[in-house]
Amino acid sequence: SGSSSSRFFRICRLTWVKTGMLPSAGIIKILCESLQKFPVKALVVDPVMVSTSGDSLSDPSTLTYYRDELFAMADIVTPNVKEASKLLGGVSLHTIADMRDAAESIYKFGPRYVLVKGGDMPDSSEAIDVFYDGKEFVELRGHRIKTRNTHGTGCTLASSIAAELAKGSSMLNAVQVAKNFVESALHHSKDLVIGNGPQGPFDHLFRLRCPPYNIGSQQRFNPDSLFLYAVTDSRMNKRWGHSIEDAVKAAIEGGATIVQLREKDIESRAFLEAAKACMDICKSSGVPLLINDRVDIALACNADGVHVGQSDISAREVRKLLGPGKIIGVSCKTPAQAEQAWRDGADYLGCGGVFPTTTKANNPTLGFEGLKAVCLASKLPVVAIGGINATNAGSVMELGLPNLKGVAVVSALFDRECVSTETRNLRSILTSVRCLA
Ligand SMILES: Cc1ncc(COP(=O)(O)OP(=O)(O)O)c(N)n1
Ligand SMILES: Cc1ncsc1CCOP(=O)(O)O
Ligand SMILES: [Mg+2]
Repeated sequence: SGSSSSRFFRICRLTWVKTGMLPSAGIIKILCESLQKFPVKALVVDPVMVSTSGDSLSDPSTLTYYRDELFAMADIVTPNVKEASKLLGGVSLHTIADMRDAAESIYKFGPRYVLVKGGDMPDSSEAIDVFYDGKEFVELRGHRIKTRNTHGTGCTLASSIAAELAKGSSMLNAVQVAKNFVESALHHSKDLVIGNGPQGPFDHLFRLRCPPYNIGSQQRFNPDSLFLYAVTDSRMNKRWGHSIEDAVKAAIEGGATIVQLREKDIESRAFLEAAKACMDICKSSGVPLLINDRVDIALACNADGVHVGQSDISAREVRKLLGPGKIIGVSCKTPAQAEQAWRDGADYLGCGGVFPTTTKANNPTLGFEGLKAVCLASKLPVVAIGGINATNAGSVMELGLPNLKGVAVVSALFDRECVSTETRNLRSILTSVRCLA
């Protein structure tokens, strides 16, 4: 009826969809028609055509519909090597180079991303998948878990990708988290004995019965934590006789929701010592701690993430070093930089200087217009930075820009005698703007 289809439409606009086995051309055709009528947020297509055990799961006429209709609507397509081969007319895929070629060819059918899964490639101690975004390839390496309990791994991976996208992850991040999840689930299910078939099922709810398994961090990035972002500066701390640890403690006491150590004038050894102490402080308050620029320090103190700018190591490289579970922020001044940061697997953008600042030398001022352009173009949450203080923070948040989650502040918090009072004051200003919104 009219009312149920409009209800479906409302639901679909907020829906992330993953397709599973589509056994006939007719079913794919109906699905494509429905997706055109009811657009969804993201479509993950798992082209289930060949099971891990080698059985054919769809009739040959589905091939054309997959390639010519459904793939063009997909955000990501996730074939295993056997399916990739079938989609490409039976080419043989034996090496990573073959998988890259296949990803490139499948990309031409129209999806925004392709993931060719190498779990079925024989004779390797690793399970290597090839991710392709139309420009660059990323090889995602995982451990191959020796077990017969692999029934439904592809289906679980695709579902997990859709779930991560729904939580706000970038595509590469979603794929990495999903791969991690499948690997962890296989590890925890490898010795289960259920049924007599060649493959057994694996346990998706393993986390309920096991202590945290340390493949990747379990901590998720919550964009709301960008609300009041305190960024330290050791020169300012020195001026007021504050240690980094005391300054961080005071900022958290005043209500900072995330902290970044931006220490430009400190020796590495002292930086790491301070970072470890700050990690303890932040952990016990549940406030994420990021390190500015220094991936080495972040790794050594197991920080929650890293913030990088346009002249630092790229977010894509940082992601490779930190893994999927950590938070990565990127400074962006233009929509093109915002797009690139998203493609590189960043979690949030820092956009500024919104106002003139003396804290960062030679930093052009973007004003509200520059901030607006980045926020409108961004697919990631944004935090505004640069010259923000108790007098103007309200006006930034009152802009009500899409994706703008908060303000990042250095001098107005740390170039002051009482860091906790300044932070508390700023927090209450931000909270009153949020209450009025
Ligand atoms: C939240 C946030 N946004 C932007 C920056 C600036 O980073 P970058 O451009 O790399 O400059 P430096 O801070 O390294 O001088 C930031 N640190 N934090
Ligand atoms: C690090 C940085 N990136 C853009 S502006 C800026 C400095 C922000 O410092 P302040 O809050 O003191 O203006
Ligand atoms: Mg930097």
